[in-house]
Amino acid sequence: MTRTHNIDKAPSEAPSNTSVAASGRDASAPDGGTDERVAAEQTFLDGVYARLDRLRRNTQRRLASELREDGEDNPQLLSERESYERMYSEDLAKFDAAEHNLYFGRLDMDGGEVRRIGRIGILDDDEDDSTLLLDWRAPLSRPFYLATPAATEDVHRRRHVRTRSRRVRAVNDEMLDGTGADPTASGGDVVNESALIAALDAARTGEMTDIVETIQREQDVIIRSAHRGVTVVQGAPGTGKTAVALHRAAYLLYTHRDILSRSGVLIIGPNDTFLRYIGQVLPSLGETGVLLSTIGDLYPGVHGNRPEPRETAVVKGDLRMVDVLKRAVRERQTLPSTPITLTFDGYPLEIDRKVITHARGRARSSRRPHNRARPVFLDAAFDALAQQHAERIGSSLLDGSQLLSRTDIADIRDELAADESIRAALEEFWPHLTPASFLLDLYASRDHIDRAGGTILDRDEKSLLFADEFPTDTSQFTPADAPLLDEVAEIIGYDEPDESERERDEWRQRLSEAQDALDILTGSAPQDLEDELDPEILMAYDLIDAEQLASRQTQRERLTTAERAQTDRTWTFGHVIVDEAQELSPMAWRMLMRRTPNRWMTIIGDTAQTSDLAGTRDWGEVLSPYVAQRWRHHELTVNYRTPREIMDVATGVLAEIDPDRTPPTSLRSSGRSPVSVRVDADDVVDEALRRAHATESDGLTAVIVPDELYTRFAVAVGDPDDDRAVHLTTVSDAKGLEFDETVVVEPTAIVAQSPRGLSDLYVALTRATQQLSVVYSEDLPAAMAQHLES
Ligand SMILES: Nc1ncnc2c1ncn2[C@@H]1O[C@H](COP(=O)(O)OP(=O)(O)OP(=O)(O)O)[C@@H](O)[C@H]1O
Repeated sequence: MTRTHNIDKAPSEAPSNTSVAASGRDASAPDGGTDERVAAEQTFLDGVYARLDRLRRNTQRRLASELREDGEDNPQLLSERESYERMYSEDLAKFDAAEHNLYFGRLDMDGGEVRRIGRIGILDDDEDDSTLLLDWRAPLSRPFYLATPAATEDVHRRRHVRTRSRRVRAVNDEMLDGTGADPTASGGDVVNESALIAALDAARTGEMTDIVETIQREQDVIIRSAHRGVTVVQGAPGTGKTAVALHRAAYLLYTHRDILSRSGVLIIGPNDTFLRYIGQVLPSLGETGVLLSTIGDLYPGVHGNRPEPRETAVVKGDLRMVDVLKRAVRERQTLPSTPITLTFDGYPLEIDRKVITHARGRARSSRRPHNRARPVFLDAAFDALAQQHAERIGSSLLDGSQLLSRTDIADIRDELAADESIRAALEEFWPHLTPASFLLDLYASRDHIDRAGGTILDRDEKSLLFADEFPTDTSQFTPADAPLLDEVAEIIGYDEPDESERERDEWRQRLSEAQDALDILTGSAPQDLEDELDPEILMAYDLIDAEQLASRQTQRERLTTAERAQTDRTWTFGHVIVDEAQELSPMAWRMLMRRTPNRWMTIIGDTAQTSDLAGTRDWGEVLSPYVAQRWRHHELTVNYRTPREIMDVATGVLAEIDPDRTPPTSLRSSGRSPVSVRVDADDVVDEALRRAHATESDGLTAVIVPDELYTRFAVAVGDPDDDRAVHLTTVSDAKGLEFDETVVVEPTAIVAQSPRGLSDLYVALTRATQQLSVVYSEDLPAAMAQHLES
């Protein structure tokens, strides 16, 4: 029985192309004066919040009635009930997320149409279901982000409405039709930039905020890009790459909800601190179904976050590890050094090299992954042992001919197979493997590493793998171990049930054919951003459409898509976004590409900031094995974070990293020149902390230190909870983060800590939104010295 539900028009149902309700000019006409416009917007705001409250109440009522329903013994009703419960809960989460700054923008179009733009779309409950609020992601909202006086997109006036706690605080108008700015604008701002500058000047809270009210044109192009392949977004620090990544996720979920809500969106970030920093942005946009993960956490059940020497991570991240691991697995398929003699049916039975070599050959030639080839190995071994036993008991004394029939021998084989001790003895030579214990065993044995490494790794590389501090249990894995675990799982066929394997192989085959077709169609030239998509290319993309991927995912249990994806190593995502992607090793890319067979990805990073020695300086190099030249490149050029004064210092370092790179244009100036203080080495800690405490801003101050000084500083800072104002961090943990003020300590030591130390310094110098101080005892790197005042 199917129940019918009278559902209010929930936000997700708001049609994106419905013309708006307001007719002609509204009460807040430009000549109406400040108060009138604020009052008119307040009236609208009251109406839209009242509607939101009604939606919320109705949804709460329906959810409560679902929860009261009885239907546990009817599976169909139960499953229907679960999906309604989930839908209502998600809608409620969306309403709550939209509460803050629900309405923020208005477009007055040339023809008199008025469009109001907010965090979610809301339909009125009048007879026409007219649109009260357009979702910021709807196509009709787009001119809000794109229109300029030079290209008005039929917008005559753009209005920014600033609200707090359901009250209109200010109304700022931009006239795009050449009539000039409205002199009576509330709040005194007359250009779009004012809202942006206000956002950028706001004190940092330690959590990233969304930018729906001020998305800029070059960012909007990426957020709404219709490209169904790999999009690379390269940009200097502070150009909004992370912001763009998160808003793209929200946009894609809105636009392709039916596909992506089933297959899921994965966002990869560099570390836990970063994921915490960005964690609230998508929920604030009403999107909760996205899986945020580091590479180290992507292998289910493992939290790979233990630090390890950079050089070790380089070896583990190298693609040669694929062959090393394959060899290591083969090393576990052993031969008996001396025959093992067991008793079967009163006779001796010998498990010798001949039997195992035969069985091993059969298993290997099946070309199945190790664990899945195990039945082949055992079958062949039991056959050989049955033959051996038959020869012993059934050979004619006269001429040696076999007296037992084939059925007799088959019976013997079955009895052998049922004998636990014989089975156990055979399994020793082809053991069942699990990725985690396999890798732990490998790291624990110099001998294993030597044999698996063969001539693939040199002596030093093998020594790095067999380090004193190799992991001894699964809690000690490092970020670089996760891709290796994933690789081992592939090699041994772990957690891939037999019955799905054929289907999976066929699927992979189709994907690879589709990708080959794309290679041929697109040739080797990178596609230009503005290229129209060739219909043939679109056809080929259809072959690997995310919808097909989504249809493969089984809907099971009550878990959300993100939760299911997190626990399933073989989950393939509809879209994958990688932030700070320059840091990924080749092995990490390999793991990620397995999760993204449709290759619909947004890759965000800055190759001038690469500090991981296994990371990349060249997008083409990492992507070509997977998509050839078939990826699009966008460049973000405006720095929204770092004021000009600080960027001048960082630009000197950038020139040293790569003289051909154009530095970003800082949007603002803080009016505060960076300062530097030279002290004795013994006084560096005190001076840096003194400066950090003496900062002018109310927001966050970070002290960024070289790795070698971290412990000394940590002791001096004490319990971070006692001193929330100062955030102590190494450069790698500060990646992607920002603070109002930063104190960068011993730049020369930061440069010296790694062959990519200049990039580390570049990252450290570009974290502040207001003020940079440098505290040092060693001579400063020349690249920055000239731009610093003492
Ligand atoms: N259009 C915008 N409106 C308001 N704020 C913005 C906008 N674009 C970026 N920002 C802000 O600028 C700051 C830097 O953005 P973000 O962290 O995304 O830069 P990034 O390019 O990822 O930097 P990094 O390379 O250092 O990680 C953030 O505070 C972000 O919210």
